[in-house]
Amino acid sequence: MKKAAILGIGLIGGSLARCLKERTNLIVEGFDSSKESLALATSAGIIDRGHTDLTQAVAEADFVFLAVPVQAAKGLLDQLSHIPLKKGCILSDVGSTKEEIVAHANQLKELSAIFIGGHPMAGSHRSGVQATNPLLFENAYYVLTPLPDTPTSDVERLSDLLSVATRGKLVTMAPEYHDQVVGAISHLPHIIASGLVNQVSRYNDKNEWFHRLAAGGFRDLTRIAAAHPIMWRDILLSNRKAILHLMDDWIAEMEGVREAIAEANAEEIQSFFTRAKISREGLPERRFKGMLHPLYECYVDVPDYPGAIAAVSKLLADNEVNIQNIGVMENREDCAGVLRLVFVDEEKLIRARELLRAKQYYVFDLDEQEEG
Ligand SMILES: NC(=O)C1=CN([C@@H]2O[C@H](COP(=O)(O)OP(=O)(O)OC[C@H]3O[C@@H](n4cnc5c(N)ncnc54)[C@H](O)[C@@H]3O)[C@@H](O)[C@H]2O)C=CC1
Ligand SMILES: O=C(O)C(=O)Cc1ccc(O)cc1
Repeated sequence: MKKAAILGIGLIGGSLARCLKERTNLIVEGFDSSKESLALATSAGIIDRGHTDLTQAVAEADFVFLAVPVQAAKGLLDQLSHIPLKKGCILSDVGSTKEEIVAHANQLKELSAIFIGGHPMAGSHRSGVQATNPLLFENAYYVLTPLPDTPTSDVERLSDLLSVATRGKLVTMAPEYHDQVVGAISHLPHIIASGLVNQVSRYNDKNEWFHRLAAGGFRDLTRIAAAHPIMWRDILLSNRKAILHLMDDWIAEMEGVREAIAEANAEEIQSFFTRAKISREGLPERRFKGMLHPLYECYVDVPDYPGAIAAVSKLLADNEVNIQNIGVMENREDCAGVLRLVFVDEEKLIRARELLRAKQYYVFDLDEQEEG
């Protein structure tokens, strides 16, 4: 029986474990510093066995995946370089940055397995084993960053396994290229979202209306600021070169729009928004979590008064739009709650959106924002 060892059974490691258990015949064993996470993962059937001893976890493994924050992954690689791994074992990771970890693995001459960097381009602001989902990576890009001298047969073996297990779209690219692109579309947005939340939070300390009035746009734009601080600390430290360059460009972009506002340059301000609108609308569609399990769902802001949820369901029922599933996502103090509505097919979803919007409900998709 072949075996995969996953080091770090959190959101990504646990989701990958579930993918491997559901769709391959590999034995899946986990390693984590948290006994609690291991116990939870074992009892939920996410892994076959949990270890707090690294040597035991990787013993006889055909594949080893590092799924801990980036700096911790470097430490685990150091330890693995002193542990004999099974002949032919492929070592990979899921970290959000690639140049540093690939270089680190490459200079560990005693490492007895081939290392191929990996990064599934899907995730969430949530973390931990409780947030795992075997559909998380479905249809999302999964980047591998082999070096020019990495044997093609090993890249194919890993790519084939991950393709079957995650149902993601496997692509390869150079580590430094990955870091520049992902820096722009993931790391920089996280800095901007967190900076914006911190700025508004300072204002809110003096006047709590700032948070109370924070509506859809602010919440949508800043959802990712709720992500794990240690993970993001490590990502920024690991991708400093690319991020500093991107931040310089961002500051220049902001200075440009600031100047246009200062000069009351209507044409320039309009052009700023027009360019963004056209570009945003041209982004590839990502409506469904996966082709095999399409999610016909939408989210609706509902006012916080008795009967508000009933009003939504009545509106849909009166128009013969059946709701397959309904849930309250969160409750904002004296403001609104968010309803999650799931429908059986796309037609019902589109009709529900039309009906709700016609009654001035704020309807939005979370799916597109959930994936990175
Ligand atoms: N969260 C996301 O959306 C995405 C994260 N990633 C990458 O995946 C990796 C893991 O992130 P998440 O799963 O979100 O984090 P997580 O916090 O959900 O899970 C990390 C797990 O690693 C364990 N851990 C941490 N340090 C350890 C160590 N030194 N030894 C043993 N176990 C240790 C923790 O106990 C935890 O169970 C990170 O490198 C991150 O950059 C990649 C794609 C998406
Ligand atoms: O929650 C989101 O939208 C994300 O941005 C998820 C994410 C986080 C880190 C990654 O390296 C990839 C994806």
